[in-house]
Amino acid sequence: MTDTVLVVDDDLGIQKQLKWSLTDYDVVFADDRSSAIAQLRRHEPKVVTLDLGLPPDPANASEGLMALEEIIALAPRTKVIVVTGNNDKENALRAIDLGAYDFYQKPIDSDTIKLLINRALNLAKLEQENRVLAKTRPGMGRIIGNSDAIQAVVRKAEKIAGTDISTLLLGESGTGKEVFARSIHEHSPRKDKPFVAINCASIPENLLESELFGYEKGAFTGANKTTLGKIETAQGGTLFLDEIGDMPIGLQAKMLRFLQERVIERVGGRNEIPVDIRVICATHRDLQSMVAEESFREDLYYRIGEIPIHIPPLRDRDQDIILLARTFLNMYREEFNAKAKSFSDSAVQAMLAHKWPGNIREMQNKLKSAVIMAEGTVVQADDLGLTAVAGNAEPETLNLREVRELAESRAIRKAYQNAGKNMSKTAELLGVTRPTLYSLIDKYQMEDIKTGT
Ligand SMILES: Nc1ncnc2c1ncn2[C@@H]1O[C@H](COP(=O)(O)OP(=O)(O)OP(=O)(O)O)[C@@H](O)[C@H]1O
Repeated sequence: MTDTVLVVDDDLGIQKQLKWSLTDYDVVFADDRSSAIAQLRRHEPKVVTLDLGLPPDPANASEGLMALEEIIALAPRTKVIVVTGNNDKENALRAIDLGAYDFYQKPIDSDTIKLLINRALNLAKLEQENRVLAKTRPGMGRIIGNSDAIQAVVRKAEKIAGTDISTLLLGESGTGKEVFARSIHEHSPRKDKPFVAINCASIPENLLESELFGYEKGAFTGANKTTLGKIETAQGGTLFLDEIGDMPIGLQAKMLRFLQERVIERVGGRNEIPVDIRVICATHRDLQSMVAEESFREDLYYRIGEIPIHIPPLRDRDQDIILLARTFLNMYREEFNAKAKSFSDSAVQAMLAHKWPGNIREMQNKLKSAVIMAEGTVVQADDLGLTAVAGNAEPETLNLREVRELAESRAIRKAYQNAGKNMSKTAELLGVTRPTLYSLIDKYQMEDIKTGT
C-alpha cells in the first residue's frame, strides 16, 4: 500500500512541485487550517508537511502553529514537518516544542524534503511495528527496542526459550535482566506454571538457605511449621535467581547439588525431594573474575551459564533511547493524566548524550518525574534533570571535518562493543593498528573506553 503524505500549503506552485517530486507517495493537499484537519481525519497520513504561513495570516506563523497543535492533539503519532520562511528559526523551534517532528526552511528543495519525508515515514512505521509487537507478543513483546544489539539478544532468548538450558543473564543494573527472564519463561513450555524470582543479594545470608530450600517444622527456633522454599514453589516452572554472584560461597555447594541432581533437602529435613524446574540466573558482577578470585565456584559457574546472554547497556543502544523514552512518556501520560506529549529538541539531545548509568530503570524514573513536572505539553531537558552538554550532543552539521569525526567516534564505540571491549579486537575490526586506535580514543576524549568502563 502506498503511504499517504498530507501537504498543507496555500502556494499552488509548491503544491505542484511536491506532487511531481513525491511520486512514491499518495499525496493529498490542503490549503488552510480547516481543510488540513478535514484531510487529516479523512486520510490519516503518517506524515504531514505544514507551511506555517497559512491564510488568513500568511505573513505570520500563528495560523500554522494552531494547525500544528490541532494535528498533534488529534493524531499525536503523526510526524509533522513544518515548513518555515527563510531565517524563521524562532517559529521553527516553537513548532518543535509543540511536537513537530522536524522543520524545513524555504525555499523548498524536492530532494531534501523527500529525504525528510522518507525518514519520518520510516520512524512512524518503526514505532507502529513496535506497538503492534508489544500487543501481539505478550512474551518478548514486553521487550522494547529496535537496536541491532537488543534484537540480537531477543533472537537468542527466543531460541533458548523452548529448551531447559540454564541461562545466565549478564548486564548492568536496570538493563532488563528480569524482563528477559520473564519473557523466556512466558515463551517456554512452562509458561502456565509458576515463575518465581528471588534476589540473592537482598536476603541476609543466614536466611537465604531456608528461603530457597524451605525448612521442616522444628528445624530451628521459630520454625513452627514446615515451609516450602522458593525452589519448591517454582515446581514445574522457572526459578529466577537474581544477583547469583552474591550467593554466599557456603550455599553454592548446595545449589550445585540441586542443579546437578535435581533434588533438594529442606533445612532440617532428611528426605530428598525431586524438583523439575528451569533455572535462569542473572548478575551484574563479573563472575569470571570472581571464579579467578575463588569467591565463586567454578563448577557452579559452568553449570548455571550453559548459555550466557549479555544485555547491552542503554548508552550503547542509541536507537532505543528515544523509542523507550517515547513509550514511557505515553505510558506515564496516561497513568498520571498529564499534559506532556513530546520532547523538546534539547531534551532529545540531552537524552542521547546522557550515559544512563542506571539504564532503563533510570530512564523510567526520569520520565515519570518529568511527566509529572512538565509545565506544558513539551518535556524539556530540565524536566528530565538533564542538561544538554554542548559538544556532547550530536551536532546538526554539514561541516565535513565534524561529520567525519562524529562518524569515526561512533564507529569506534560500536567496534569496541562488538569486540567485547577488547582493544586488539576493536583495532582489528576498525582496520587500524592499536596505537592508532589509542590516539583516536585520546583525540575524541573517550574516557570510558580509556578506563575500560
Ligand atoms: N527492553 C525493555 N523494554 C521495556 N521495559 C524494559 C526493558 N528492559 C527493562 N525494562 C524495564 O526497566 C526496569 C528494569 O528492568 P529489570 O528489573 O528487568 O532490570 P535488571 O537488569 O533485572 O535490574 P537489576 O539488576 O537492578 O535487578 C523494569 O521496570 C523493566 O520493566
